[in-house]
Amino acid sequence: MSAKFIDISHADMVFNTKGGRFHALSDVNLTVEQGEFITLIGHSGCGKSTLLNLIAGLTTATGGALICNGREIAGPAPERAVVFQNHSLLPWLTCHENIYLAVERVFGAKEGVAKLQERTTAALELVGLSHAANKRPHEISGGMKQRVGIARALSMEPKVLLMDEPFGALDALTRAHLQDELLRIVAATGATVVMVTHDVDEAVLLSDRIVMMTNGPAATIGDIVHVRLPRPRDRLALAQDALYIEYRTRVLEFLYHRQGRPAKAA
Ligand SMILES: Nc1ncnc2c1ncn2[C@@H]1O[C@H](COP(=O)(O)OP(=O)(O)OP(=O)(O)O)[C@@H](O)[C@H]1O
Repeated sequence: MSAKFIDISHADMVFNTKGGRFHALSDVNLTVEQGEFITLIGHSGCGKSTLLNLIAGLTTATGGALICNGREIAGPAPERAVVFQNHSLLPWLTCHENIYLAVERVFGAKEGVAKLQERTTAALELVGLSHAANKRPHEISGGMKQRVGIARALSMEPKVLLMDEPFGALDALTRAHLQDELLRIVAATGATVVMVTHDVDEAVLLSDRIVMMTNGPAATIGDIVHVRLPRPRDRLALAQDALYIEYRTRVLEFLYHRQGRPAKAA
């Protein structure tokens, strides 16, 4: 296991806006091990998505250095696949075709159609959606769309899976189901995951470490909770687990006492 698979050092992000310069992130330092599951949590607008976008290479940091797998992050790459809150599937393509498109882009230059089809089928199977292969996005539920988005990301065999509130728009039961499914998939694939969430229980259930961000502007990492709960994790058993409750309390304490918001900004 590489101790510095992702290495973010002194990252700064300043946006130029109509109203002037906005300092979103300041001196962010974080290393992520290969196979680690990291969640980013913090109040709305603190800079979680900005940090995730820097790792994705969708935005370029205005200061500091970001390294992934020994190379500087200089733009988006299939080794860092992103899953957004709104699945972003192409509506005119079936689930199978949506995934095939990504598979073809990454592997099309060196693999034949049969192998590409095989990869696509396997990705759909991984998220339990083989039966929906020929449906279009409008014919499936929100939870299923998110699963297709995850399958599409995984089909590219990324080294890192970046997720921006992937379950944020889903009802509580679907969300719980997909969290369990994600735990299973991550255990099976050994993927390194960085995920933005607002949900404290989701963070504790899924993470090896919870990275807690201070309020912006000039947000940074305020504290990190190491979640030393054995895997596989069972949500029902954990609900009564003293350690689980302690981790949860530490995150809540950070968010509502140490980073509590003034009433007007809440
Ligand atoms: N392209 C941009 N131009 C200007 N300001 C931006 C840009 N992107 C983000 N910001 C600002 O940077 C800050 C951090 O935004 P970001 O979306 O990263 O927060 P967040 O923690 O992900 O929020 P939320 O939890 O509400 O999604 C916000 O004040 C936001 O307005």
